[in-house]
Amino acid sequence: MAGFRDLDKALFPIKHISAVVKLFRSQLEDTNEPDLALLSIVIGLIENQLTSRSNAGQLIDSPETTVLPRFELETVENLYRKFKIVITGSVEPNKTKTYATRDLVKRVSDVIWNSLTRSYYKDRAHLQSLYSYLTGSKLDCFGVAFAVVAGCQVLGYDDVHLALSEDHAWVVFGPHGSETAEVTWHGKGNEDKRGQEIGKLDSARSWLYVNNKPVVCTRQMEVAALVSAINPSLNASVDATEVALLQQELLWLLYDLGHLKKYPMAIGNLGDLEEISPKRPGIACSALFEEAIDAARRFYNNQHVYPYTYQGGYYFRNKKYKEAFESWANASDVIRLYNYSRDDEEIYKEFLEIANEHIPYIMKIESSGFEANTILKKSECFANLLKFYDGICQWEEGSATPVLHIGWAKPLVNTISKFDADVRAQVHIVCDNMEEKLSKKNGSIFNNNNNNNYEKEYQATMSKSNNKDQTTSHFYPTIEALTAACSE
Ligand SMILES: CC1(C)CN=C(N2CCN(c3ncnc4sc(C(F)(F)C(F)(F)F)cc34)CC2)S1
Repeated sequence: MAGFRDLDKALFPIKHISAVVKLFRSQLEDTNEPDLALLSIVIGLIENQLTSRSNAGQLIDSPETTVLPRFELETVENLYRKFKIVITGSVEPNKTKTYATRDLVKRVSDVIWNSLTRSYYKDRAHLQSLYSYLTGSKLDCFGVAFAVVAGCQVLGYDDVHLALSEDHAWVVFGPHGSETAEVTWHGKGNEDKRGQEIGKLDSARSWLYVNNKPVVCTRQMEVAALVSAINPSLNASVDATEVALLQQELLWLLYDLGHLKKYPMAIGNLGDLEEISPKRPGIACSALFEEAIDAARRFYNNQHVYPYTYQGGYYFRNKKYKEAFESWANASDVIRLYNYSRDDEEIYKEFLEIANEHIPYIMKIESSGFEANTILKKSECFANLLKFYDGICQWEEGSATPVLHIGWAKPLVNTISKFDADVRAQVHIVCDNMEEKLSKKNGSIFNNNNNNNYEKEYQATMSKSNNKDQTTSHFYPTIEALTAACSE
């Protein structure tokens, strides 16, 4: 581990954002073991100081001139030393340079787990860093997983790494990261499964474990995860702008060093920050959302939903409704191969908001009669809408837990009825994924393209449906399911 070196200490007392960027740059460039505990304590200290007192409204113009409260070396050193003592006081360091064992990982998880405050509001902001752990004995579920990896780094286990789905975190360890272990809890009221292997049960088919295509982090990607977890919010409606600027500068540093290449959500986070306040003239935020989608397709066999909802949200905010429908149809094309389980509330809420808030809002605007170029005349918009709804229907099929209810059907019928018959007639439905559907029904490996040939298949589909004269939507004959849902 790089450790807290003299050249890092020389940057203290930290008074500017640019000094924090220098600390991260030296940790990321000078060693292949950036010190997770040090960086998490520094970031947590800055975030907590700048979001705890009413700091809103400070004029922020650049990383060099934005004044931060002084962050003293001694404060950081004391917390860093405390973390080392907590960990090495309970678990013996790895003197023989062996791989970690399940027992070791569980013991580090127990040290963190048993030292947390008995009961506190787990979803509160600013509970993700080691600063929160060491000064308040509170961590959120991501923070526990991160602390376990940082603890294993302190003990000298460089094989223990953070694994991230879109709503859960765990660790991999052993030769080639071949072993997995739960180290934190997920959701509310669920018994934690700490120490157990990942996704061996029916949860293997739930979105929560992304069909075993998680982001498996390097040390540098673990730094990207702690930077992504920075939460600039002062309260529900105001952000501390210097914290948001710091997060954006650090994400660009990680991007330029190539550490976001396989991390779609971090690229999406950078895209959201760039939409608000562009810092890089050459790279539009829309290009970042496309990059996140490409990464998910290339490295995770297109099993992730969020890259498409980052992009769909951007298009929606910028009134590009035809493009938003396409992004949301692509998101639905991912979820349809999963089975909905009780652990998937977060993505359920995401699709619910799109189907029952965003799409109805768009239909209201577009049918106000003043839109000359209305999407209501565009067959590809109707096709993408059907694809969006059909993916949700397929998501429900074969799942133990139902997805759709009358609350979905009303906005759905209302939306479809806004398109004229002649527009609807132009949509030709091709049923070309019967084998996928049957394999999901029969419970076999639910996407036979597990060996990552999404890219080839994607290119083939795109070349097939390039004919412009008609809109061919490749999806399932579940219009019956759709109308059945509507009549319920
Ligand atoms: C399109 C969206 C609704 C906008 N923000 C989204 N985020 C914000 C950032 N975010 C993330 N951004 C970077 N890395 C991670 S790792 C992670 C997690 F696996 F759930 C964990 F670790 F359990 F918290 C979440 C997450 C979660 C998804 S999705």
